[in-house]
Amino acid sequence: MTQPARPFRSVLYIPASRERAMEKARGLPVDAIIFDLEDAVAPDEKAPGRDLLVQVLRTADYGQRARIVRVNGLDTQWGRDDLAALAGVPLEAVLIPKVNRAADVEAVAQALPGVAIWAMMETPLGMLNAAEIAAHPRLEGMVMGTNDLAKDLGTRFRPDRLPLLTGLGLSLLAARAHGVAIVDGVYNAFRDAEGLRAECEQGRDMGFDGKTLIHPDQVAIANEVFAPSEADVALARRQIEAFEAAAAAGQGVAVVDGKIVENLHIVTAQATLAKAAAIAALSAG
Ligand SMILES: CC(C)(COP(=O)(O)OP(=O)(O)OC[C@H]1O[C@@H](n2cnc3c(N)ncnc32)[C@H](O)[C@@H]1OP(=O)(O)O)[C@@H](O)C(=O)NCCC(=O)NCCSC(=O)C[C@H](O)C(=O)O
Ligand SMILES: [Mg+2]
Repeated sequence: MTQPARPFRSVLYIPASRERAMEKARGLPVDAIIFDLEDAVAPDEKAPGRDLLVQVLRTADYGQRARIVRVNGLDTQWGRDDLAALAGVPLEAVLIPKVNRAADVEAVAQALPGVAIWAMMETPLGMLNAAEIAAHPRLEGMVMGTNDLAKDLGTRFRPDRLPLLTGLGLSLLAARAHGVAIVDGVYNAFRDAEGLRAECEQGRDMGFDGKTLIHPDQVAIANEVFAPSEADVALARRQIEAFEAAAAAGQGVAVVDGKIVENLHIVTAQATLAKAAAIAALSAG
């Protein structure tokens, strides 16, 4: 299992047309921001929103928060202008909506050289082609678009997300197989903290790195659920200590809390400590 070096527990969408929200995000404890030029921006606001975003990215300090820009698709009237406007602008990645196949990633890679690419995973074809999308050499992250996926599949909302689990799982498998980050979809009922927490727990259990969010009130829950808990960190340390002691005694297996610990568990334990350290460094910075 390869996991990204930097945390992506909380990834907040902000419509690029909302200047106040972009300003507010500079003080929010989010790991990453998706500045949206796509679905959250009305057609009449696309061009002014793009101009505003470029100015904001050139001048505003977002600290250690990763800056990701979701552009319009190249099959729309705005996509090429979005990419042209972003050339040379400080950002960590460009996010392509509705990616169906690796060729969609390649088209953006050619239009915007030298910038990391993330893919929205939100179409049935994208689910079926998740592995080839994740394998593209410029791809560094995937974002689940569960609203679009639900629309295309004709599913009804269920708290357990049963109809979406195949797509979530396929995308997760692809991301892990190719060592790219993957972030879960949004929880639309942004005043429902209990429902958000349950969906974050489900995403964390599945293996997602974090959750995409639409409102500042959702940030604290995602940060908590997708961070290793104190108990996780303590267990990881005890596993490493026990395994090192077993190895020194010439044994390949240790026992902690009545469960075996082998070298593969040590990989997970080390990843837990590395993630906790990366989060601590982010908080300190
Ligand atoms: C959902 C909202 C429209 C609600 O906005 P609003 O009514 O202004 O909320 P509040 O009054 O509670 O706001 C309180 C303060 O928080 C700031 N704020 C609000 N939202 C954000 C945000 N996203 N980032 C930063 N700051 C935010 C307000 O400015 C207020 O600040 P202050 O003035 O200091 O009091 C709104 O939250 C919103 O627009 N959210 C983002 C929606 C969005 O981006 N949607 C697109 C992404 S989802 C998607 O497309 C998923 C995918 O593609 C799929 O298919 O699933
Ligand atoms: Mg979408």
